[in-house]
Amino acid sequence: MKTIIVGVGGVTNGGKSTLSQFLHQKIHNSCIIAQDTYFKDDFVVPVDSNGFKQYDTLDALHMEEMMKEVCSWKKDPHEFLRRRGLIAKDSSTDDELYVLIVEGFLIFNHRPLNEMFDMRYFLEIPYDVCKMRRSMRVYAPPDPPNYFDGYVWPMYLQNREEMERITSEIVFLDGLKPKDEVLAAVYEDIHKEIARLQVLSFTT
Ligand SMILES: Nc1ncnc2c1ncn2[C@@H]1O[C@H](COP(=O)(O)OP(=O)(O)O)[C@@H](O)[C@H]1O
Ligand SMILES: NC(=O)c1ccc[n+]([C@@H]2O[C@H](COP(=O)(O)O)[C@@H](O)[C@H]2O)c1
Repeated sequence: MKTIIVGVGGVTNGGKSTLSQFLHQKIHNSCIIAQDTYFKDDFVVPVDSNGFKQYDTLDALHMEEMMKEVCSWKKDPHEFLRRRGLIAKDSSTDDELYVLIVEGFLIFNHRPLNEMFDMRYFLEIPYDVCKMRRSMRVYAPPDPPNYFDGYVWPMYLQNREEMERITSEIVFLDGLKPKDEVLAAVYEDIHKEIARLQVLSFTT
């Protein structure tokens, strides 16, 4: 059995979910673990000195639970897919290849998770486009006035600096390019890696 863990990180509204869903649809035996399903309850997330809820830090996320989920996939990907209803067959063959897509805005800032990735992508968009896309999205709870300028963007810059100190093996993607172009380029890259591993498993 072969496995590939792909990390899809990037700025808020950079296009992570769009890319991850596309990859999942195209890649056989794949599934997604999304970081934004691990946010802690609002009442336990503290506020900073400006009164902004500190959602854009690893402390706002149940990272141990997320790690458990990733490790559970790694241990038995076939069973993981079966439990999620993503696979019908009861048994798997030894030459099967499984792909896990882990997506989220702080996936490369968490060292233990970062170490598990075989491939890393990071979607970037400039400040003005990010602000505009974010203003169209409604989170739970919704962004309060000035949240983007007063908290989200400064935290992005800080988190990104920390990420670049932790890891250098990241492919940066221009999230301003047309969706089709971004999606096709990443799919092609992963497809090459899948083909490489499949050739390896025939020759070893
Ligand atoms: N390459 C792109 N060009 C233009 N809009 C995009 C692109 N990728 C994503 N979007 C749009 O940006 C918004 C945020 O995308 P999403 O994938 O939810 O971002 P994220 O998961 O990074 O927060 C959505 O409305 C989506 O349709
Ligand atoms: N429970 C939630 O999903 C929730 C609540 C508040 C803020 N957020 C925002 O989600 C963002 C990260 O997710 P995206 O990368 O999908 O935008 C962070 O910038 C954070 O401020 C999410």
